[in-house]
Amino acid sequence: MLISKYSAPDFDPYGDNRADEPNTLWPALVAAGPFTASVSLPGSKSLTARELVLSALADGPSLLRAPLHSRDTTNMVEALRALGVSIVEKPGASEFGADLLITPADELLGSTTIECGQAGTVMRFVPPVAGLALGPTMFDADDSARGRPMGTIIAALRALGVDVNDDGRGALPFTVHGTGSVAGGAIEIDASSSSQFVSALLLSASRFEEGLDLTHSGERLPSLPHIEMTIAALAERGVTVESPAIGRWIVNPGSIGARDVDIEPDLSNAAPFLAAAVVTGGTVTITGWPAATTQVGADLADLLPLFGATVTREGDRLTVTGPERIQGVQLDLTTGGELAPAIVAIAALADGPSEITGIGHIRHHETDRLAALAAELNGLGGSVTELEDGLRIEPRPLHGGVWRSYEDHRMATAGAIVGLVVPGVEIENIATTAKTLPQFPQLWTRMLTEGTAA
Ligand SMILES: O=C(O)C1=C[C@@H](OP(=O)(O)O)[C@@H](O)[C@H](O)C1
Ligand SMILES: C=C(OP(=O)(O)O)C(=O)O
Repeated sequence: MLISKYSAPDFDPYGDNRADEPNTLWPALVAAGPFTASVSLPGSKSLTARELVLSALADGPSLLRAPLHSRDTTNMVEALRALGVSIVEKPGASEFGADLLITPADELLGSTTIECGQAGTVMRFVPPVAGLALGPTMFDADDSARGRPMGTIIAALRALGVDVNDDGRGALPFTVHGTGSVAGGAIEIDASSSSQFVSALLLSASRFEEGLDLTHSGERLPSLPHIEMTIAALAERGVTVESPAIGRWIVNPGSIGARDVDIEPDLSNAAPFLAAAVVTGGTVTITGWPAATTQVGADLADLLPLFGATVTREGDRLTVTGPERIQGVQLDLTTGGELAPAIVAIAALADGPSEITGIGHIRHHETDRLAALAAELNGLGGSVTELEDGLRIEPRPLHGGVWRSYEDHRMATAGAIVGLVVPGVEIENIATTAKTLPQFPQLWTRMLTEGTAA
């Protein structure tokens, strides 16, 4: 497969993507030794984003129970409200915030601006919705997110009959000129830089006049479980996605059912907490682990044993106990690129070398994560080499120092994992974890301070 398009650009890790407050340093907590802790996490970012969009396009009101409340989901809520959707907080049972009652608009209205912040889900999922709205909708994002690939969704909307104004860079900002309806039909896209392009089009597809016959023509397709999550969420609302061939999806025109949904805890955000058990030899339990799920974070139960960890399940509690010595791994993470920062942090603390491949596309996440992980680990004395589509990690004794987070929540949490066993790590801008887990510093501190010594 051709992956040369992912070859490393000249990357200045401290350049454009610098945090707003680069001098705000959070001393990473060091584990005194193995510990035992139990952690409850807020709702899934990916499930909350999909259910918000589907509820906004549905044929009646929907209630989301225990949704995620974070910067990404706030951007999504505000985006949909800007198009005329009513989203009201209702008291619920979650310790992490209110439930959300979503009532679709009689008619979606544009003539507005949508701030995507850093959220890939907002910048990719909402433009097709704006195509269904009457009036222009301008999309913009944080400076650090303005370089994320958007050309595929812009071209797709045009092919579906929607007028989009951009400056030709295939990036934000741009304006979608909605006319109140989208023709739809058969189109071809290249989703090799993000699965979110496929999910975005599928989510709105049944509301297009002719539905959608979508073919992915690129040579690779990352994060397939996220596309399967989209298809499953649609199925729960009565929308069938047929897939007559790999890389082709067909959705007939029709309505999207209203539905009350329980949002599962975010299993990708479980990664740093479970990694804490792996690197300290301790034991961490995540509560509320679903029996069946479409979240790729569930793969942690298969991935962490590769490092030598033990994983057990009792009811809805998943428990990981770290090994005495961490083994290196050879891993293709194409399907779970979102988990890479935590996996790489563990690999840097292993006894032997690791190679993690299939993740060229994570150069287009919140930052170029391959370059950023290599730069930060090497800055602490590590030996990490960038490959075209991954990283080679030769474990070395690491020392303390500043860990830059590049306004990337998962870079910040990767630094926290390393800091558990490397004294003197200081993490820049820990507040960037608010993108998907605003409670990260508190939950991390509680895990370490309330965890009983094992
Ligand atoms: O659809 C989604 O909710 C997501 C899809 C994936 O995107 P990519 O395919 O760009 O990796 C994932 O990494 C991201 O965190 C969330
Ligand atoms: C890649 C990620 O986010 P986004 O949804 O903004 O693409 C992520 O959360 O790791």
